[in-house]
Amino acid sequence: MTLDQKDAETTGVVRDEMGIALVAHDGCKAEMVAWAGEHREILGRHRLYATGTTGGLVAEATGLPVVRFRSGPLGGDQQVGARIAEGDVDLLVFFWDALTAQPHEPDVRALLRLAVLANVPVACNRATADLVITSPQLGGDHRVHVDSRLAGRVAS
Ligand SMILES: O=C(CO)COP(=O)(O)O
Repeated sequence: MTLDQKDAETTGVVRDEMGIALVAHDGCKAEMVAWAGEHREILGRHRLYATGTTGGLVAEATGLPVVRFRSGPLGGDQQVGARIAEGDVDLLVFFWDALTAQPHEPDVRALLRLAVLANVPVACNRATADLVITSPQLGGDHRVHVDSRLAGRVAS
C-alpha cells in the first residue's frame, strides 16, 4: 500500500501530486531547512519549486529534486509568481523575515499578491506550514474561489 492509498483510507482524501513552492529569506533559511527535513516524506510526493538559494539548501538537506529559480533578489520571487499565474503552484511556503527589510520588497509583495489572487494557500511561518502540509484537504478543491480575472488561466 502506498502512502497515498493509506492517506485515502484514513482520511478519505487522495492527494494528487501538487506543486509546492518554497521560499525563505536569509534569516529564516535554517527554519525552512528544518521544516523541509521534518516533512520530507510528504514533500517527496510533490513537485517542488523554490527560489535559488532556498532551493539549493532544501535539495541538499533532503535529497529531493527541486526546480530552482533565480535567487529572490535577482528575480526568483517573480518567477515563482509567474508559476502561480500559470496554475502550477498549489501551495506557497514563504518564510519571510519580519525583522529585516528586503531590497526586493516589491517583488515579495507581488508574489504574495498573486498567491492571494489565485487562492493558493500561503504559509508564512512554521506553525502554519505544519498545519497546511499535514491537512487532509491539501490538494483538494480548495481553490474554487479563484479571482475571475485569473480564472481560466489557473488550473482547477
Ligand atoms: O529572497 C528571497 C525571497 O524573497 C529568497 O531568495 P533565495 O532563496 O535565493 O535566498
